[in-house]
Amino acid sequence: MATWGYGNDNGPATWVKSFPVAAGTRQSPIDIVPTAAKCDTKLTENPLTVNYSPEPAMELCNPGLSVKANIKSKSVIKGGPLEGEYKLEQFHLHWGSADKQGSEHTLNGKMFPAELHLVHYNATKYSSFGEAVDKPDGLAVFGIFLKISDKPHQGLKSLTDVLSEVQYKDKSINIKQEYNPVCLLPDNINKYWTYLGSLTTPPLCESVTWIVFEEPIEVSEDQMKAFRALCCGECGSAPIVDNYRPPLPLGNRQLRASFQ
Ligand SMILES: Cc1ccc(O)c(S)c1
Ligand SMILES: [Zn+2]
Repeated sequence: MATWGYGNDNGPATWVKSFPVAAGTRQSPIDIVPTAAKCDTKLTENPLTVNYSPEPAMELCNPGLSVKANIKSKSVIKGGPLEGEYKLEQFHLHWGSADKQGSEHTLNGKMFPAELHLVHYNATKYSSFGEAVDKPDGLAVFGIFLKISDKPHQGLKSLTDVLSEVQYKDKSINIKQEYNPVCLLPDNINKYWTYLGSLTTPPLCESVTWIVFEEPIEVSEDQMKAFRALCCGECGSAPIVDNYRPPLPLGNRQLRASFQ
């Protein structure tokens, strides 16, 4: 079976052939239209709570179509739209070949240069990510927009400074001691949109409660160049760029906002 990707003959428009759920009714990403969101006070009555811990030795790897950090420590979230406690499993990013594109969710049709995904699974109901990944209440993913500024993002710098060591597919390294993923979150995590969706890559399971923060994090152009220097395969292979799925229809879903 041809492997899925983001090229002309294996990109998002072709995924439905091997993954029919791509044509489902709770697919991600979506275009976020703030005026169409319903402010839901239930989201603030039980505020979203993040309890992340430092990673003694965080593994950073290049699986070929993104860059991913695997989490071992107990980092959990609860509250907001979530019932139960969700445990951080991994985080990764999607980015463009240029600053005008790269994010998966869009805001009033606008793309950001990149989007960071922190993937959590429902540890109250399921014993592993693998068990939770295809359940309707299995996953919760933080979507964080990246925007360009003249200063590098200090939290991401620990990663972007060593991306050259995972330039090629299947390379992995351990990041400095005690990396706490909380450094990746925007200052204000009380303003977000939430809706029921899916993974944005195959198998596209409709198992994700999305939490997309209104406040972007700021990264430098050099940090974006470091992501764009990652390769899909071995030395000489194409760069990993434009690894984003375009938005899908919201359909009958309700987009809720935690703020006015
Ligand atoms: C579990 C998972 C893997 C890859 C992804 O892009 C997302 S969004 C989620
Ligand atoms: Zn993702």
